[in-house]
Amino acid sequence: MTVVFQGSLFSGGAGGGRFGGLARARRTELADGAWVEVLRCWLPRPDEVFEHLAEHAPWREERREMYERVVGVPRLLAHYSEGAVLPHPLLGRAREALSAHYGPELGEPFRTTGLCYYRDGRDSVAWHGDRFGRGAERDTMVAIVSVGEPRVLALRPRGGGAAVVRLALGHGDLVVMGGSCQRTWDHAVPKTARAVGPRISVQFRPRGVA
Ligand SMILES: O=C(O)CCC(=O)C(=O)O
Ligand SMILES: [Fe+2]
Repeated sequence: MTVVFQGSLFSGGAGGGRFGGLARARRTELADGAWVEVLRCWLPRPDEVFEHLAEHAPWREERREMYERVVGVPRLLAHYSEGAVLPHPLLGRAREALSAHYGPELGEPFRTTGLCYYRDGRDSVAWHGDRFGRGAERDTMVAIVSVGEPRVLALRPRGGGAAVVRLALGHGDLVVMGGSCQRTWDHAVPKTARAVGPRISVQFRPRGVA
């Protein structure tokens, strides 16, 4: 796929090759035992990661049946199962660092990696929780690293209503959704009419969570 990308479009992101300490992530408690933690500019060399993923990840367009119609999913997807080699070494290191820090509380490491490519403001993900696997019954965590154009990750209690939390996730930022967040809250990346460039989100999840 051909990508028009200028690193200088984006600002922020840690330089060098080192990850900052995850202990600096700030936890915000939401209702019903859900929480989110955000750590800005956590991923080193986000320009390089964005360009590499845009060019080399095995992007696919998905189509899903909805209300008896087949519709295109408004974003590109790639998935790495447990044990698969990730497309950039910094992603492997990110996952290790996340497992080392959150593993004791999570009770297991992050094992799978999903990628979403939001080509522009028309791409989005609708309200949902990652409720396959342990997220349906028990507390879990989903860690997301964002590269590219900032987009909003919106959260609201499960069951509807307006967004309660709107996190603008920028280039190199980390967000971790934890506690009961996947079963008691929903999250979404809303469409935007603003002229926004591309964003790639990298989601790390424990085994079976989707
Ligand atoms: O793009 C994001 O940050 C969220 C993606 C997401 O919620 C998902 O793939 O389940
Ligand atoms: Fe999700």
